[in-house]
Amino acid sequence: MADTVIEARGLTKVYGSHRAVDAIDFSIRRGEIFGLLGPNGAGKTTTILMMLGLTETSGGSVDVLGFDPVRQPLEVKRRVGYLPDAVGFYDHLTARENLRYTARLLAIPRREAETRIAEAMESVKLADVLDKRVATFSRGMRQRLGIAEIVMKRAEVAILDEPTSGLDPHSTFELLEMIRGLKRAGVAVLLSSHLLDRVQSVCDRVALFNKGRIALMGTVVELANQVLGAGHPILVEATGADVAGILREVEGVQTVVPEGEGAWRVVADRDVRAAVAHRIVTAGGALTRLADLQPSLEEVYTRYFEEARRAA
Ligand SMILES: Nc1ncnc2c1ncn2[C@@H]1O[C@H](COP(=O)(O)OP(=O)(O)OP(=O)(O)O)[C@@H](O)[C@H]1O
Repeated sequence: MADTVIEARGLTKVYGSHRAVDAIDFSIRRGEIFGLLGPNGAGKTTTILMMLGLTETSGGSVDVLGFDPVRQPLEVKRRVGYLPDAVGFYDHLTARENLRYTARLLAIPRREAETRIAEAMESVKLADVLDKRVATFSRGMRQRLGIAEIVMKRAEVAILDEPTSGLDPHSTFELLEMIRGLKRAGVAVLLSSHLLDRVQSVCDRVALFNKGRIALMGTVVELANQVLGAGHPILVEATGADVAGILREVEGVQTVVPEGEGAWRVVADRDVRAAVAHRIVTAGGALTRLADLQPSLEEVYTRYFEEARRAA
């Protein structure tokens, strides 16, 4: 598919007799935010390192923007932005000098680099500290500088390892906004995280790693369906129309159960809130409440690992 930027097939990494990554398959599309989740040691970082050509594969293949990271690591590094857990900038240099250094490595012409650096620093709200030494930067500022580097590179893929760990709520919010900005610019973003609510708020799809395998993959709704078998539940409160009848007609709706006077719990195979609101209002009804009861990623994750432990 033309829109696929990363494709892994049977990707495997063996350390001695231990299969750290065990024949995983996935593909990532342009402009998609894809979350890698799972407990410590599940294989997320090893998968990232294989995509970047920083560790060899033991089997299977991974294609990144048409290149093989093992054979063509420079082609991959040129096009892929990587924000590791500990961002490696030179502390004694200023932000501008650090980005100039990266630009030189990428052979970006000097004038072009200066323009790109200014634009990138503006986009991450660091324009006023361009000439400050990175040693004076907080963790949040370093992370934003990492995003600026990705923007400056015009990377088509961004790989972010625990990007919000150690950040306060406001810095986290700002960083997530910048990650959404990358998506808007058409960049495919892969991020690993333990902070499930944050992942849920930003990711289009997630892969749940367990013992080197991808146990579950899809949207949060799809995962909830697989693990909790719940569909996507919503609560509707409305009057002035045959609300139950209308709800049953909405495409994707599976069950409609009354929840007291003028209220219904609806379960559908997708988020049907927009369609429900439209139908009720068009039929002359008054919609007084439309609540999303979708299970959180945290609930899905907890239940999955409870069941996996029980089955072991
Ligand atoms: N260089 C190495 N040599 C031997 N074993 C390794 C090496 N790197 C990773 N491993 C093992 O591979 C497995 C997967 O590790 P990996 O770092 O990919 O997990 P992770 O999901 O990223 O965990 P975390 O959330 O803690 O970062 C673990 O069992 C780990 O001990």
